[in-house]
Amino acid sequence: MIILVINSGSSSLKYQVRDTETGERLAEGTVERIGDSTHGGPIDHQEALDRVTDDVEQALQGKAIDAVGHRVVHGGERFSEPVLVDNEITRSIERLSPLAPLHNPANVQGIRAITTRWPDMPQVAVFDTAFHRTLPEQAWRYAVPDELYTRFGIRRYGFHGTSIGYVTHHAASLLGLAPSEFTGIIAHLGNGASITAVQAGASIDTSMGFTPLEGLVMGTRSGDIDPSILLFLSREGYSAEDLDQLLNRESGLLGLTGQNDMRSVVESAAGGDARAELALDLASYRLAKYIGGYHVAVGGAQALVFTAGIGENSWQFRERVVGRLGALNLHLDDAENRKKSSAPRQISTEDSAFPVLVVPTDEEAAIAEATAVVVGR
Ligand SMILES: Nc1ncnc2c1ncn2[C@@H]1O[C@H](COP(=O)(O)OP(=O)(O)O)[C@@H](O)[C@H]1O
Ligand SMILES: CC(=O)OP(=O)(O)O
Ligand SMILES: [Mg+2]
Repeated sequence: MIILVINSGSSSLKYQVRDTETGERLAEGTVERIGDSTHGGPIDHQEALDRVTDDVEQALQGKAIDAVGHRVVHGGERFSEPVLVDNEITRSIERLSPLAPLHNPANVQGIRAITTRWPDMPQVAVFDTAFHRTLPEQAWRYAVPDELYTRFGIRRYGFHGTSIGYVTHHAASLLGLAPSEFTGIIAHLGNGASITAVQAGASIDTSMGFTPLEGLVMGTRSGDIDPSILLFLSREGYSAEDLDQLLNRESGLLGLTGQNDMRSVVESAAGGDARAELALDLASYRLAKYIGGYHVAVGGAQALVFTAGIGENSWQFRERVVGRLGALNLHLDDAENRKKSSAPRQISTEDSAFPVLVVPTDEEAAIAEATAVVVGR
């Protein structure tokens, strides 16, 4: 089947056209700087989608697309697997927007833009939250009155699940295991970053929570903070919108250094910038503590896996993280860690307590596969 995959982010839109029978990529691209028309970016996701559909029609030269698969970040409690989209489902995804303010509104715009352009096109939503539906209650509950859950659905959902599912599969196969035999820790480190404890192939804990804000230090998001900080700031006159802006868009690496891109932060640190150095220390320290915690959660990991933009590419950041894991007896092979490669690989020494792996993620491939399965039913 020929599937167009759309991965709408807050400021970018990635797309691919894939043939799921051959695995071939027929077209791909990224539209960046959405909402930043002074730099030539489109005004909104609708305009970005118009550019994409134009490009796709040109690239395919009359070949037809069978279906469109969308990455949808928040599926709430309702969606535990990919679904065929209709108006009611689109509205349900839209209602979850406050729970993923950087992502769900863009996902809905993506779905509507395709409906406008190709009204009869089958569309499938593939949810980041679905892989985490196996979390046990001890991991998904917050220690607050039950009413917050029953009235508002306040619980841990977890995100990046499509990526984690894909990486679980490929990490297992690198170790010669079936996915259901894989027990380990997967760190998805991109602009958004989260870590997941996988036991016997299933997610049993993950660092993102009710929204993709909890957990690790990210490009522009704070990750874990004392919730009283919000109460304090709200009494100081900060509105809900101010706090959203502050913690989702102005914190993390950006808040600490003025730059949200890991490449720039690593460069600045190498050039002696003390703030960049501190940000890398802080981010790697926090991640290392989660790795220790999740090693306990899974009852002893068989592997630690790095993936996504930073996890796959930043040997410097991996070195800082694993350098803090001496207590787990993990050690990097320097040459392997620094090697540039897009293949799944081991980067730890043989005397490491368990292997440290780099396994490139491919959310688009996973979404294309899932879309073909749903449409084929
Ligand atoms: N070669 C590289 N070295 C270091 N960091 C990199 C490299 N390539 C990408 N990154 C980092 O990866 C992050 C983006 O990751 P990505 O998974 O594409 O994020 P998202 O999908 O959330 O937009 C950025 O912080 C970027 O600096
Ligand atoms: C859920 C999430 O944070 O996604 P991304 O890393 O693409 O921003
Ligand atoms: Mg991503």
